[in-house]
Amino acid sequence: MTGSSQSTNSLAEFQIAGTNEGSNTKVLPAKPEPLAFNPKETAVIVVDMQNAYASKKGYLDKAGFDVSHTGPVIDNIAKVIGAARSADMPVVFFQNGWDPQYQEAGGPGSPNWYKSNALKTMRKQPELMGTLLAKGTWDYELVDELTPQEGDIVIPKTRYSGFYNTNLDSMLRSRGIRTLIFTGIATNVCVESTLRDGFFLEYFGVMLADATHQAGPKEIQEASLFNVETFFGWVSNVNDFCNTVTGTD
Ligand SMILES: C/C(=C/NC(N)=O)C(=O)O
Repeated sequence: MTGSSQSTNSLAEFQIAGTNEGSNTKVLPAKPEPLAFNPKETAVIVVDMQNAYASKKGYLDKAGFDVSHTGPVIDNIAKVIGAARSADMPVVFFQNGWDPQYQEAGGPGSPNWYKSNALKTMRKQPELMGTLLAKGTWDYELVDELTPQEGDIVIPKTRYSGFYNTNLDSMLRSRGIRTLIFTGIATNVCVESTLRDGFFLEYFGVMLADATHQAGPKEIQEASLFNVETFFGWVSNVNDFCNTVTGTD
C-alpha cells in the first residue's frame, strides 16, 4: 500500500458516514463510526413486537427460546417510539404471521414450511395448530405496551424480511425516507433480514442494540450486531438515539 492510499484509508475510518447535507442534519453516535442523518428523512422500524416473540406463553417461548429478558427491550422501544413521535418521524410497526389456515405460510413446496420454528412446533404439538402466529390470535397481537397510535404505519408480513412482499419500500420512498432505525425481535432473524434488504435498496440502516433481542443464545445477539456494524449498517443504542433526536446532546 502506498503512503497516500494509507492516509486516505485512515481518514475514511474517522469520517462521519451518512447523508450529511443541509441544516437539519444530526449526528448519531454509532459503530463503526458516527452517522449523519436528517430526522425528516428517518423512520423508526419496530419489528414484530408481538406476544409471539416477546411474551411468556408466546410462540418463541413455546418453541423453547428464552424470552425472559424481553421486558427491558419493550421499555426501550417505547422510549424510541416516544422520541420518534416527538420529532414527527414515521413509526412503522411490523406484524409477522399468517391466516389461521396457514395458507400464507406455504406448504411443503416452501422452504418456510421446513425452517419456520412456529410451523415445526405446531406439527410436533398439533393441539397448538391455529394458535401460533395466526391472525386474530393473542400470539399475533402486538404487546400491549407498544400499541400503535394514529399516524403510525402498521404492516403485516409473512416472511422474515419486512421488504419482502410488502409495501414498505413505497411507504418509505413516498415520505423521502433515507435512514431506518431498527428495533424489535428477533435481532438475528427478522430485524437483520429487513436491515439487510434495506441496505440493498440504499437505505442507511441502524440497529439499536438495547432495543433488539435475539432468538437463540446471547452470543447470537453479538454476532448479529457484528454483522450489521461490519457489513450492512451501523449499531447505536437507545439513549444516544433519543438524546440525538430530542436535542439533549
Ligand atoms: C424465529 C423467528 C423470528 N421472527 C422474527 N420476528 O425475527 C420466526 O418468525 O420464526
